[in-house]
Amino acid sequence: MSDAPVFPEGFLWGAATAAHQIEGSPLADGAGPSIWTRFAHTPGMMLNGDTGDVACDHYNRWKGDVKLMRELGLQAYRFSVSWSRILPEGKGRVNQKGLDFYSRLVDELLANDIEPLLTLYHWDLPAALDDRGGWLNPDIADWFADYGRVLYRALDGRVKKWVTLNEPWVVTDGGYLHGALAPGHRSRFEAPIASHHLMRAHGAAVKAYREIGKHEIGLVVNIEPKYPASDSAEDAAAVRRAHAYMNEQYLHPALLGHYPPELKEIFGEAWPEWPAEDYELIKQPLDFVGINYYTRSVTKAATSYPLNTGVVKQPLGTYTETGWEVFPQGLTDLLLWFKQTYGDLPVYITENGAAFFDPPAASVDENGNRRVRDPLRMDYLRKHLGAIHDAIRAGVDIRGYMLWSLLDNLEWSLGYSKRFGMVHVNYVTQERTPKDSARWYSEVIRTHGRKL
Ligand SMILES: CO[C@H](O)c1c[n+]2c([nH]1)[C@H](O)[C@@H](O)[C@H](O)[C@H]2CO
Repeated sequence: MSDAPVFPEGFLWGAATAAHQIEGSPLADGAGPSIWTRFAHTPGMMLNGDTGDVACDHYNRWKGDVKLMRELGLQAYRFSVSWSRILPEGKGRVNQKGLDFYSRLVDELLANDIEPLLTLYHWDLPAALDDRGGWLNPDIADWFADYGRVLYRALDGRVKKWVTLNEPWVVTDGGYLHGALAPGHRSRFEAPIASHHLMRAHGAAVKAYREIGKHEIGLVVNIEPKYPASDSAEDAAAVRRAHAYMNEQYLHPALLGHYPPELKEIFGEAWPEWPAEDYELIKQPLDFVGINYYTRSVTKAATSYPLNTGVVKQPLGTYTETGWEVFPQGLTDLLLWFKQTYGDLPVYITENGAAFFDPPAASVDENGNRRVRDPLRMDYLRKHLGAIHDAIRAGVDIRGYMLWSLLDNLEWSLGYSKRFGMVHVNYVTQERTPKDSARWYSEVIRTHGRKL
């Protein structure tokens, strides 16, 4: 019998992007500014002063990008909607031209046999809502549910897989605790409040979907296995804190209805007590969970804010351009932990990929074709698909894989310095060039994973 991997019937092969990272034209056709429009135009916030004003110009080039997806054989495409294109003030008046953009995109995807997976929120909060406190205002649960209703009514049926939030951990840790991401706050008191309001908003949006939608909705989290740097009790405790803070802080309330106890230990006086009805709102039944996986952390006790943990670099490890260790086994371990902790809820790998150095422009091969060789990315992807297959064989119900990312794009405050795309973007000419990894991935899809 061939030992080629066998992926389940119906396993969905796709790729992922996010609105602010690829679209450009953030204020076109009546759209309102987001916190990322403001953050990028605040001096010192973005590497090289890069902004999302043009990005991959996907707002204008969307039809050609869908054609490219079709040529690559993608079966699904995970993208996010810019809230402030739909509701320029974040709530109230709907901007029909913004809605029309996504409606056309969805129709074009369906016309090319590509299933849309729509993320309501991928970090680009309307600036008008940030002016009202944003994720620190408890009313945002209602604002977010109302935004979801507009999209559910317009697109449900054509969109059959919905995601409420992309990575509440990054929104909070980056935007409210450490300040590296929009809206750039640095407060141990604000972070738990933003986290809790994000999860209340998630629950309210799922509840609203059950009144309107007829298909599936889930939550996307970034989780990362934590391995102790030594067998000391201090490092074991550090792993427990780091694991609770990143991996359980959002999945526990969403799926179990409570926070892990370590969070009170981590935040101390800054950890609020929340009313019981909040947990009922947050713990809405989900149809799936999306897991974004990139790397692991070998964790030790250290003096750090607020976890008192540190990450130990592995001398024999391989690292990506973003400084993340390549560790496929971590994905298998994580998926087995998820099944053991939360049961048999269907899982999609909604992001997995790596930034390695790619040139600013494609080269031209002996046949006169543009080419971008990216063997390190191919190796990363091959190994992680193997890790996913191992988890499937161990009984984890994994339904699909969305490669991060379809296109090189704006890597948030790192600007255009990091390239995650399987398709190269020349930011001067906006030319798209499928990298070798894209050609390889097409074959993986064509053979349903047998040709890893
Ligand atoms: C900290 O790693 C996270 O899991 C993570 C990595 N990534 C993400 N989350 C975001 O969802 C994407 O928008 C990023 O472009 C992508 C690459 O950095």
